[in-house]
Amino acid sequence: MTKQSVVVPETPMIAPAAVPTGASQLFPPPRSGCGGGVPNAAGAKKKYMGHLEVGAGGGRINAWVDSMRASSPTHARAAAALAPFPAAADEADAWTRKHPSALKMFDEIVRASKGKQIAMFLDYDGTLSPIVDEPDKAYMSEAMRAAVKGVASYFPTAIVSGRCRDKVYNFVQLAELYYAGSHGMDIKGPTNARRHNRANTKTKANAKAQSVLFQPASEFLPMIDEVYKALIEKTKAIEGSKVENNKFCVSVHFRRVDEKKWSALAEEVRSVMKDFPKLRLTQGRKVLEIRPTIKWDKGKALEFLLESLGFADCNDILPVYIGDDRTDEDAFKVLRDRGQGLGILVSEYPKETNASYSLREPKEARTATCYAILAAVSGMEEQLQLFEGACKGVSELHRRGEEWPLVLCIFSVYFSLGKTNKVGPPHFFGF
Ligand SMILES: O=P(O)(O)OC[C@H]1O[C@H](O[C@H]2O[C@H](CO)[C@@H](O)[C@H](O)[C@H]2O)[C@H](O)[C@@H](O)[C@@H]1O
Repeated sequence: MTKQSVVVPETPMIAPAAVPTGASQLFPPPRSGCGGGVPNAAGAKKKYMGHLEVGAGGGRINAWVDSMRASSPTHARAAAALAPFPAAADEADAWTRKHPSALKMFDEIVRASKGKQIAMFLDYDGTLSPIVDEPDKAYMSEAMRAAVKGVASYFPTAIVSGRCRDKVYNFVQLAELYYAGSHGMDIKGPTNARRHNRANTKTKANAKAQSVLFQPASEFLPMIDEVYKALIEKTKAIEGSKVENNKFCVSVHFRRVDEKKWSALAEEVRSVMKDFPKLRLTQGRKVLEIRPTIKWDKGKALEFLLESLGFADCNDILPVYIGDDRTDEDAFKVLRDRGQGLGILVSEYPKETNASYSLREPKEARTATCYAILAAVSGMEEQLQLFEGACKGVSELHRRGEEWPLVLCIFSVYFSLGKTNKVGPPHFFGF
């Protein structure tokens, strides 16, 4: 693929210490490993493995448990880890400079997107919906749904989730989106496609989008069923554990398991996995994920979707991927390696990441920034009055702490202004 659409130039990044707060960090250079700058002073560094080994031996189980502990530190734990170490706090600041807030840098993002077709890729849990104890109750808000709908009316939009496709569809309920469930192993085009791809007519676009169906791990279905049953059986005595069948992969949740029982749970999972050498174990936020050993992940799914949309070798495409979890790193890495698009990590605290930008959990006190962003987005003073209503909507989202719908709304506003000199209808804003 040609690399003219490079959004991540090869220029070396200025050392964090030399970068004043708020300075441009739009195009950090590609890195070989996950982003540095994660707090590491005095043992505060929280690292966990993307891929856990399934061998025998207590040593490995301890490594699993360490990894489980680090996989989703609570805010309190992350803060406590940093608090006693001023150096670590400095490193946290350096991290923020390396991965600045997508909201604060929105004008730069907008400039980078000029003349490019944006394609949106959204993770579900922890990105569109808040993390909750009960996986079946991870609903997204109506405001978020309206925002995703708004953004999808302008940009091709896909949900990329570890959940099985049907389940994530039931949460999102928007027929016009692409869905990649089971960590990208179950991809389906929209049933109600808009004309976003490179086909000439809406009919052609619809037919093409609707024909997208890709399941690279279908031969593993019987094995996944088998491992699911075995895991239910083996973990049933561990209070709070939950095994979730995600069709081409299985999740073993430990969010509600007493930490003292984590090693017992890990041991049970390991004992099951021993009999399934064609399956591997990865992990997400307080969840162990069992999946086929095939080389397929959210990053591959992102590439597949870009190709399906007709953007495989395009320089004028700007893929934007927003996610919060370890498995989203595969997609961030693809964007970084392609030198195209932008990855945005949703996280309250510094984490190793290949994403360029970050967003924290919703915060109320950002309304002022938000107005500034909108002004920057418009670049046209006289337009400000026109989108006063939009500003009110965005401001209300801020007040309610709905950071995500806000970002999506801003994309919509930008696009509306850029293309039609008008602000999109108020329903974009969920009111
Ligand atoms: O790729 P994602 O859409 O982020 O899916 C990853 C996993 O998300 C879900 O688990 C996570 O969210 C739950 C609800 O908030 C939470 O209880 C759990 O601790 C998190 O790990 C989902 O249930 C898993 O199957 C997905 O693999």
